Amino acid sequence: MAKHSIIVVMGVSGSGKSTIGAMLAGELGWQYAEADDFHPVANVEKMAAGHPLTDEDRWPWLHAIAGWIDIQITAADPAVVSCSALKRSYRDLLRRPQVKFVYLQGTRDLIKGRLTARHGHFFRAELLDSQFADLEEPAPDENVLTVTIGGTPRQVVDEITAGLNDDITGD
Ligand SMILES: Nc1ncnc2c1ncn2[C@@H]1O[C@H](COP(=O)(O)OP(=O)(O)OP(=O)(O)O)[C@@H](O)[C@H]1O
Ligand SMILES: O=C(O)[C@H](O)[C@@H](O)[C@H](O)[C@H](O)CO
Repeated sequence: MAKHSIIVVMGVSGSGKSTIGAMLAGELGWQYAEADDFHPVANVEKMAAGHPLTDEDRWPWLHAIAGWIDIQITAADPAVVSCSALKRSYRDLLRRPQVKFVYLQGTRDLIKGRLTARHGHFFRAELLDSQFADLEEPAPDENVLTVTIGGTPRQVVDEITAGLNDDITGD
């Protein structure tokens, strides 16, 4: 069993969590889960209406993701899950010895451009500033792998697998 069996790909909306997370999971041959699928309908409707989520909106969602992570760990079924995990307290709720966070770091301008070009998604580009306002970048003691997202998805995934190598193949 790998040292870390759960990878949480985190970052603001539009940072590439779904794109990168799914590609990474496919290449590792691990399960993949999309945190957006754990939102109560009310949360999705709120974001689609242009309102950012509050902590109160996010706690039940984060608990649901934590529950899924625990199921995967118990089943020894390694997985990648994309989850914004913007605040340290959110990450603390998801943190386990088996969990490795990967932070997709990018500038507001780059991400705004990608969100504006993305179609068919409930999340509005106008909400990006609220995501950056809530974002608490991982502190050094969190031992998070940070990768910049300026390159192609291929380059970003390669940087992650290179950076994760010791974490996912060690004892
Ligand atoms: N490295 C990249 N280079 C160019 N485009 C990218 C890259 N990564 C993601 N994209 C594009 O940027 C947009 C946002 O990516 P994606 O939907 O994966 O982000 P996300 O973090 O999952 O967003 P959300 O949290 O809102 O679901 C998509 O249209 C995607 O195709
Ligand atoms: O924490 C949050 O504010 C939400 O989870 C958002 O990040 C959205 O779920 C997602 O980014 C849009 O797809």
